[in-house]
Amino acid sequence: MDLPMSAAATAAEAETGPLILALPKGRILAELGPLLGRAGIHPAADYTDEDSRRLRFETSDPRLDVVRVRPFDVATFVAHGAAHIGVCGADVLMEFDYPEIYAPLDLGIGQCRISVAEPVATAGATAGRDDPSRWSRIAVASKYPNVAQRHYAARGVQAEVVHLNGAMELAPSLGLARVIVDLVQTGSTLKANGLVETEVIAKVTSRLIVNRTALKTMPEAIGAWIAKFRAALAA
Ligand SMILES: Nc1ncnc2c1ncn2[C@@H]1O[C@H](COP(=O)(O)OP(=O)(O)OP(=O)(O)O)[C@@H](O)[C@H]1O
Ligand SMILES: O=P(O)(O)OC[C@H]1O[C@H](OP(=O)(O)OP(=O)(O)O)[C@H](O)[C@@H]1O
Repeated sequence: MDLPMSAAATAAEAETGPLILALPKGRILAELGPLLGRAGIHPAADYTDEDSRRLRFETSDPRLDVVRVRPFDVATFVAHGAAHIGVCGADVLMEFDYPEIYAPLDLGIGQCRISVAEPVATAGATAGRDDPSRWSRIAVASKYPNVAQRHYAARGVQAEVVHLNGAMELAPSLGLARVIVDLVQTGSTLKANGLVETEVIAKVTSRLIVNRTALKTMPEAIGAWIAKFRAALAA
C-alpha cells in the first residue's frame, strides 16, 4: 500500500519531541502490561482505563509517550509515521501489508490464528469432497478482505468478500456468505454459532513494529527501544 510522500517524512520531523509508541486498546493491551514494565516503560496509570477519554499518555521516560488506538489503527499510525513504534497483531500486518512497517520482534502474546470456518452442516456434508480448487468463486465474510482474497487467489478461486467488522459468525446462517475468515483462539465462538474451522491460514501473535523511515533517521533512539523490548522478552 503506497503512502503519501509527506507521510514518510512525518517521523523525521517529529524528532524533536518524544517518540510515540502506539498501543492497541483491548485484549493485547491487557496482556502487554508485564512486558512493558520489563522494558522499563511505565505509562501514566490510567493508560489501561478504557473508560478514560484520554488517548495520549506520558511515560516515566520523557523521551517516550504512549497513544492508545484501535488495534487495526496501530499499523496505520506507524505506517504513516504518526507513531514511531507500535504493537499489533500479525493479522493486522497481513491485512494491510504496509511496506513502511518493519516488524523486528515477535512478542509472543495475543496468540490466535486466522482461519476459514463454515457451518458444521455444510462442512460435514462435503467432508472429503469439498475441494476449493474446483470452485471458481466463493462468498466470504471477513474483517480481513485482503487476507481472504489472497488466500483464495492462491488457490485460483475468486473470493467475493463481504467486509464486516464483527459478528462474522452470523454470516453463513443468514445467507451473507458461505464461509468466514476470522480469528480463532479457543474455538468457543465458532462452536457457539454452529461453525467449524476448516483451514488455518496463519498463526497470529503480536509484533513490535517500527516505522522504517524513523528507524533510518533515528537509528539510535529507535534501536534502543527495540533492544529494551528484546531484553524484556529474554528476561
Ligand atoms: N480471541 C483472540 N485471542 C487472542 N488474540 C486475539 C483474539 N482476538 C483477537 N486477538 C488479537 O488481538 C487483536 C485485537 O483484538 P481485539 O479483539 O482486542 O480488538 P477488536 O475487537 O478486533 O478491535 P475493535 O474494537 O477495533 O473492533 C487482534 O488483531 C489479534 O491480533
Ligand atoms: O476462538 P475464540 O476464543 O472464541 O476467539 C475468537 C473470537 O475472538 C475475536 O472476537 P472478539 O472477542 O475480539 O470480539 P469482536 O468480534 O467483537 O471483536 C474473534 O473475532 C472471534 O470472534
